[in-house]
Amino acid sequence: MSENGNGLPRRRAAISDLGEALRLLVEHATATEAPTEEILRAAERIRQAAAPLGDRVRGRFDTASADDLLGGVRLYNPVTGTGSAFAPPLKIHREGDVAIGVCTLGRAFEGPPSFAHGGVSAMLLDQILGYAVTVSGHPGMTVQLDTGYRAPVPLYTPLRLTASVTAVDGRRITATGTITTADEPTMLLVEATGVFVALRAEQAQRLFGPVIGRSG
Ligand SMILES: CCCCCCCCCCCCCC(=O)SCCNC(=O)CCNC(=O)[C@H](O)C(C)(C)COP(=O)(O)OP(=O)(O)OC[C@H]1O[C@@H](n2cnc3c(N)ncnc32)[C@H](O)[C@@H]1OP(=O)(O)O
Repeated sequence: MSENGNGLPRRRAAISDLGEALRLLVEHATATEAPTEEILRAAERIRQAAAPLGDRVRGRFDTASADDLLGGVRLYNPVTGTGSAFAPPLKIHREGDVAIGVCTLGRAFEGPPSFAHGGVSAMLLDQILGYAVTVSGHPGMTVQLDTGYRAPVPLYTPLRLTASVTAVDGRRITATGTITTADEPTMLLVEATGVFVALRAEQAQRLFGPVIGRSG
């Protein structure tokens, strides 16, 4: 399915609207203490609502019609995608050479009680480090991600992430990043160093050939 002209902005807005509804559902479903009967009724209604969406789906190697891979539009990215049920979503922008990210994590991201799961922090950092290396002009895939957890990351608290490239060594790009709360940007909660590797043409073709061949 492809849409252009006025159809594409409308479709993207609709996907983001559905994503927002799904995130509300995930938050409520994770936090709920509703009666058991209400939970059973909700499960049935949700299955009914989901069914028509499954009538036409894309295959593994098909890009979403609303996405623009080369333009960086990925509505279902699990970290930044506004159409994703799982994404916080993290919003990233640039301030000079530094990537800045903001998000707030709800119950679904809980690890230790009332704090974020450590893997979620690593996921957020991988994404923003990847963004920093991409916009620096040296896109690559993560080959190593080292995370240091200095203090627990609180749920329901606006967070601030940073990332910047620190070294480019041939095909290897190193970037570092941090997570703090928005209110206390000097109090480090998590830090990470990521190593990214620019793909050789043969590697890009082997890994992404089926996707590139079908998109656009
Ligand atoms: C406006 C637009 C915005 C867009 C935003 C987009 C944001 C996107 C954000 C996305 C964010 C999410 C991102 C994700 O989630 S990416 C998903 C997670 N990552 C992966 O799945 C990658 C899996 N790895 C591989 O497939 C291979 O390792 C690849 C193909 C990458 C390299 O193949 P290979 O392994 O055969 O290597 P090579 O022979 O080519 O050599 C490569 C060079 O690298 C060195 N090396 C290798 N491993 C390591 C290591 N661990 N530490 C240090 N160095 C390492 C190696 O020694 C060599 O160096 P040198 O000997 O040449 O000096």
